[in-house]
Amino acid sequence: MSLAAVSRTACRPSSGNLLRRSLHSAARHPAPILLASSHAAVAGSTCPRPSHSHSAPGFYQPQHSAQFHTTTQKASSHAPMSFSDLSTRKKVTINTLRKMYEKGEKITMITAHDFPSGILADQAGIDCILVGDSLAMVGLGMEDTNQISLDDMLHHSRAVARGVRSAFLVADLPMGSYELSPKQALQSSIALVQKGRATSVKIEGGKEIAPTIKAITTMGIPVLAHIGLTPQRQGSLGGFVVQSKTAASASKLLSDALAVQDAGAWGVVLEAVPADVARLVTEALDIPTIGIGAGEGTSGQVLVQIDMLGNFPTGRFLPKFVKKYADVFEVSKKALVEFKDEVKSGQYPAQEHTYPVKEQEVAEFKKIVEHRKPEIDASKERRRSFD
Ligand SMILES: Nc1nc(=O)c2c([nH]1)NC[C@@H]1CN(c3ccc(C(=O)N[C@@H](CCC(=O)O)C(=O)O)cc3)CN21
Ligand SMILES: CC(C)C(=O)C(=O)O
Repeated sequence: MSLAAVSRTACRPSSGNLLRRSLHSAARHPAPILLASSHAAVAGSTCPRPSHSHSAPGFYQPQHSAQFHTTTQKASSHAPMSFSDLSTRKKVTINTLRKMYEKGEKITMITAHDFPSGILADQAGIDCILVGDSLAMVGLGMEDTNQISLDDMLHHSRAVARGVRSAFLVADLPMGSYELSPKQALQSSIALVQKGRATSVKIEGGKEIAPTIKAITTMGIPVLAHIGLTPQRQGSLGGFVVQSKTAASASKLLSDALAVQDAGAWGVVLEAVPADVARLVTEALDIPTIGIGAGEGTSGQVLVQIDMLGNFPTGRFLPKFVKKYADVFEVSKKALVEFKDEVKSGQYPAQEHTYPVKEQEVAEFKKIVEHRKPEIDASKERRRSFD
């Protein structure tokens, strides 16, 4: 179906199609939004977001609109993280993603859990950045994803958002933030958009969560669904086990996919399902599937950044579907060991890492130190008397 056709369908006032407004018409004809937000981020996945006025000049700031992209930030001595970004990549919106899907262009998604990993993914040209609750395990060392709170997610999403200029930012609804009612889920989604500065939210679940997805998308917050292996429900799934290996369970997966599509999700993550099943489900849908451990027949792929960068010690379990594109942990460890050795040996810091001072000032200071010797000795004496 062409974009125009989808859009026409979405605008037709039949109840089923109304649900799909989150994908198309929501971005173009924003529904009245309940948020008293200064930035119209919910309705306006396409609207520019102003950069934070309270930020120090020269700091790296998220610039959420193409019109800002030519602005370079001036370096300042008060801005240790300052650098200019000459990137001209246009902002990825829900419409951009739809166009990619319709053209058959694969959608790329990677997780980011903090400011540097957000900048990295954005500058690499990744289409979508996910503040996933895998953060709990790979970023915070928790035992599973169920330990993380909405507040934790908000804190990290905000940090990632500060580094993201172009990519489409999705944040996870963590366990406990959406199950009680569609109202609770909507409230949490609003927080992820308003405080977490995400554009879209991801929610685990199929048919049973469809009314909740409908409640969120109807209010103009784009939802990415997540079915198959849903890590928040590992307790009832019996662990991180591959899903939909039988025709009957694959049929259940299809039902879940259709239900979240009908509820207005703009896309659906398919996790840990056989490639052949994922391909058939993808073909049955009219929204993109983002696969993780679901083969190459999906509309896009997502990986956990820390996994694919190899930023973890050897010996840690890695799911079969992860391809390690780098060995960041080893590279980083080598650098830290080198620092340690150079400090111990006096090789670091070298002349070029130090601040010069006029000889005459040093000579004068030496005299001052001499003059203040009684004060210095008294302090030394007091310190030693603590032992
Ligand atoms: N670091 C990390 N990367 C991830 O992709 C990830 C997480 N953590 N935590 C949450 C979930 C869990 N994930 C997983 C983990 C393992 C398998 C997996 O391959 N399971 C195998 C073996 C399980 C076992 O040996 O116990 C299976 O055949 O089911 C799949 C998805 C994906 N997600
Ligand atoms: C692995 C992706 C899909 C995820 O849900 C996460 O990072 O939490």
